[in-house]
Amino acid sequence: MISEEKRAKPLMALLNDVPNARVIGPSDVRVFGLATDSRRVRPGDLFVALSGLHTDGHVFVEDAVRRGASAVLVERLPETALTVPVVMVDHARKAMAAAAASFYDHPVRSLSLVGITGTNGKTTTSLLVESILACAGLRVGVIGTLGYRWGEVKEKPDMTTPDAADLQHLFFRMKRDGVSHVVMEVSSHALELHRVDGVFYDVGVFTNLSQDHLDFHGSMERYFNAKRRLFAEHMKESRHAPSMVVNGDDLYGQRLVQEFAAAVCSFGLDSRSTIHPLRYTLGAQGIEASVQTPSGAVSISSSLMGRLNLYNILAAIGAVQSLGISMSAVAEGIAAVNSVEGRLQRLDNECGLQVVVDFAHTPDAMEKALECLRELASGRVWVVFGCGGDRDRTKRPVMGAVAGRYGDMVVITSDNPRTENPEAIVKDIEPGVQSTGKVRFSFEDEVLPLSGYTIEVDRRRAIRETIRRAEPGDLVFIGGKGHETYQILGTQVRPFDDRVVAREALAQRRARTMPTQAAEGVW
Ligand SMILES: CC(=O)N[C@H]1[C@@H](OP(=O)(O)OP(=O)(O)OC[C@H]2O[C@@H](n3ccc(=O)[nH]c3=O)[C@H](O)[C@@H]2O)O[C@H](CO)[C@@H](O)[C@@H]1O[C@H](C)C(=O)N[C@@H](C)C(=O)N[C@H](CCC(=O)O)C(=O)O
Ligand SMILES: Nc1ncnc2c1ncn2[C@@H]1O[C@H](COP(=O)(O)OP(=O)(O)OP(=O)(O)O)[C@@H](O)[C@H]1O
Ligand SMILES: N[C@H](CCC[C@H](N)C(=O)O)C(=O)O
Repeated sequence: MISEEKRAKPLMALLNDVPNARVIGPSDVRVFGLATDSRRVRPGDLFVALSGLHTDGHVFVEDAVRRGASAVLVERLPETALTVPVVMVDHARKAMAAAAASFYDHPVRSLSLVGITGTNGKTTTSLLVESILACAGLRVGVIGTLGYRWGEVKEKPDMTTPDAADLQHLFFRMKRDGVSHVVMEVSSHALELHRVDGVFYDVGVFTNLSQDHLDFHGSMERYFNAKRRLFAEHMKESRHAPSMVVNGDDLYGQRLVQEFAAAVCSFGLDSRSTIHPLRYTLGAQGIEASVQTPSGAVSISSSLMGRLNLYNILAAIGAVQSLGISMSAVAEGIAAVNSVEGRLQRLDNECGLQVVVDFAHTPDAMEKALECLRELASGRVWVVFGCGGDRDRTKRPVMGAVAGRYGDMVVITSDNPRTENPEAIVKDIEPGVQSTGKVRFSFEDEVLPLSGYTIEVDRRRAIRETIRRAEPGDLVFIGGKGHETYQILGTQVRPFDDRVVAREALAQRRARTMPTQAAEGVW
């Protein structure tokens, strides 16, 4: 984990806001950083023992001390005596959030924060908000799935929303480098696991809620309650415009609209929403719309595609309402986002195919993405996708059914199987596809049907074969991994990028067809 060069604080100074902290042993040590993984402890760090889903950080306190931890923070006393102070607390995650905020001198107090939560659309909305704020001349930092960025800094994320120690460190560095506004995705895991404790937002955005992460949350109600915490527990007092920006067309959003009515600015296609389109067109070139806002109507033009992105645009417009941003910056900022990496990303080619790579990994995202693409396809729609291992199993057949409904040709393959058996994951998906009446075909069949499904567990082969067998005019949708540049098989992380694999397959197809076309006088 991150230690700040030359930064040191007395241990006791970190514990000021930690309720019921008891120090066993000498308390006059200095702390140089915070670490939650013993393997990443640097000399002088305070090691925080967290009990996780797979193991328990308490098992590693001795390892942490061996690596130079200056103190350890625990919920239970270690069995053996340690040579460093032991801080006993009731709740290590909450304590870590408070200690990290103190260690970094509460950077959030001087930052304006926009927090975006919801199942889908957080990344896209955050990039739209970033672009609008940048067009308004503000210095913006971004924290989310595509990375942590500000100024010239760009870091790859471990998680969409980092743990409290990393998060406070990011805020600290952003503030130090002159950032005034931070736009961040706030995942339900982060809200549940106290990663954002002590963080208060000027603006909170709720994009939507649909099935995902039931492995972690257990039920949709608990998943909703985790997201709800952003609004119930993490909002700054706002004396200005309503600062909770909520999708009024979403059933869970409507519950937030009711509960927090006075603070809510709703958005949606329904004209009862505060922010709604007066008219709009969705086409292959993108979105044109005139949008009603509390400050008047604004005309927007975006090269992002589909109704799902119209929602993201409305959410972004809502997000900047209470920040006093001009309408010209809104229009300019939206127009400046040409594409979002791995989200409905089109791969240009000379094979006559439309090939789209997209991060949809939930039933709703897949439905919304395919709904938009179906309208653009002149031939068949191929859907190549799988589901992540060690994640919500119940979404697998549901995604299968969506693929079967919206796709003509469905290719079930692997996503990131992680520690699950890839064959077992595709077997979970298959009944969903079958429920839509699709019959199985093989890539080896001489003549392929107009509609059907096949299984190819090897994702590389699935993409290659699809691109080999698709016909000019067909649209190939490769879903689930979007911007990811790896595939997790077991515990191994191997390089893999849908876009690279698809481009290779397109090049192979082109090389194969070129002599034929030349012979036919095409060239
Ligand atoms: C569900 C979840 O949040 N898992 C996170 C959690 O893992 P875990 O509970 O399995 O941890 P564990 O392996 O049991 O270890 C417990 C503790 O022992 C420590 N340890 C472990 C081994 C050792 O040798 N020494 C040591 O100190 C670990 O660092 C940890 O603090 O703690 C780990 C260490 O911080 C995280 O890497 C891991 O996130 C993994 C990478 C992950 O994929 N999380 C996803 C589900 C996630 O959080 N996603 C959301 C976005 C979701 C979305 O919007 O779609 C996100 O915000 O990123
Ligand atoms: N507003 C939306 N409603 C439904 N689906 C959407 C919406 N916006 C994007 N999507 C779909 O969800 C996928 C993920 O989009 P995006 O990365 O913006 O969401 P996210 O909430 O950040 O997801 P994650 O937290 O998993 O990274 C997209 O590839 C697209 O298929
Ligand atoms: N933030 C999500 C991303 C899922 C991406 C998908 N490719 C998968 O591996 O399931 C998660 O960690 O559940």
